[in-house]
Amino acid sequence: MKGLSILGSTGSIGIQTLDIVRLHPDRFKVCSLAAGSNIDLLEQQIREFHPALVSCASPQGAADLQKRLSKRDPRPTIVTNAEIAATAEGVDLVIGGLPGSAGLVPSFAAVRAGKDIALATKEVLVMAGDLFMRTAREMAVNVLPVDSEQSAIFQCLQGNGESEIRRILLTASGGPFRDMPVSDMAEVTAAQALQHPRWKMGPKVTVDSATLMNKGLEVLEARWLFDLKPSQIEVVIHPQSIVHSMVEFMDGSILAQLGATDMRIPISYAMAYPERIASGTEPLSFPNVRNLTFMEPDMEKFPLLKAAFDVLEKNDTAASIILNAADEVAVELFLAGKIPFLHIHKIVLDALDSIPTEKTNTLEEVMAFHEEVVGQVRDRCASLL
Ligand SMILES: NC(=O)C1=CN([C@@H]2O[C@H](COP(=O)(O)OP(=O)(O)OC[C@H]3O[C@@H](n4cnc5c(N)ncnc54)[C@H](OP(=O)(O)O)[C@@H]3O)[C@@H](O)[C@H]2O)C=CC1
Ligand SMILES: CC(=O)[C@@H](O)[C@H](O)COP(=O)(O)O
Ligand SMILES: [Mn+2]
Repeated sequence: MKGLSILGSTGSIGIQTLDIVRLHPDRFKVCSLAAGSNIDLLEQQIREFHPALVSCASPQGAADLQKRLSKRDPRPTIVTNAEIAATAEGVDLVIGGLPGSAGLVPSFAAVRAGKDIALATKEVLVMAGDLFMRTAREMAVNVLPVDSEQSAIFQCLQGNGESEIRRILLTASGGPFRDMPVSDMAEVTAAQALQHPRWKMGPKVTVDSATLMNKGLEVLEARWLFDLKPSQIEVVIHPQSIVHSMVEFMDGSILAQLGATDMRIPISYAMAYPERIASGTEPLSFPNVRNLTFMEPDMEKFPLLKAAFDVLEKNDTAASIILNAADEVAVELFLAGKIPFLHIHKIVLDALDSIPTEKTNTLEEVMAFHEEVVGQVRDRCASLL
């Protein structure tokens, strides 16, 4: 039995992880869950999976949950700190499904406590990839990628070393505005940006897919996960999202991982690694897929992808933190209807141009610089609103 801690259990990654647990009750035991404010769903999950410990984001949520579970025996311990969930007794594998910077400290807590981690939260590697991977190596824990592209690369690498890689090709759907003229993009609404053509995901990553920032974050994520040089990372637009990414080796062979557009495949792979288990997905019908097409990304129309490659070239952690923090603020403002879509580009590029970088050697320094950038970007945005 593998003991799981699921961080972000009420979100897209968390819900799909629990789908896999439901399929394999003999393999996985849910030890702890961490969620935000969706207390209705968290309560249902507690009643079905019986974790010994749960965390939610606020004291009010915790009090509400206490009341709802008052007649339950045994009752889970209820806390308001995802780090406690990540390090709970009996946990062998942490599923990192918190969004953005909210996932940073709990993911570090997991690896520092010697837990393997199945990591969906790409922002952890963008903000502190060097430190995170070093800590994981020191603690001898596995970092198993959940993000579909990184899982594809990880799967292609089984049996081959990172030193044999010539380059990786990260595939990108192109998002909902792939073929839209940039002049029309000025008018797009949050509802339009939230209509991803291929994947159903949480709001932040869906908007990031629409700006191609998601692929930019994945470029930086891959750099740290697989210890790559900038010249070894390429992005290719692949609208069908069937080829989840590819690795070209020294000898010119290219391996690709293909599959249905369904996150239960990479999630189940990370959960059972190095074995493969049923994920509940239907077999892929190639006659229905018909075409697999590939094209170059348009870096002028999607300048945040170009910005991420520039940050990669700089090899400066602080610049990665600025990119990520400015994007978090900009996406939040866009989703709240406070700025138009193209202002996301403007805000991130302006932050990269104008905020001075700082040394960030420790987790505390990373968090402090992130907060500093968030504050500065919010102040700058106040004059835009
Ligand atoms: N969804 C996907 O298919 C993919 C996601 N990823 C990555 O995985 C991560 C999660 O994405 P996704 O599942 O889509 O996100 P969702 O928005 O769907 O879910 C987020 C989860 O985190 C919880 N949460 C949010 N903020 C906090 C907080 N401050 N404290 C505690 N809990 C919090 C939410 O709780 P509640 O709802 O209860 O408030 C929810 O359970 C992101 O980094 C994303 O980039 C990567 C590849 C694919
Ligand atoms: C499912 C997943 O891994 C997402 O990160 C996905 O890649 C988003 O699609 P885009 O290719 O449009 O960014
Ligand atoms: Mn992805």
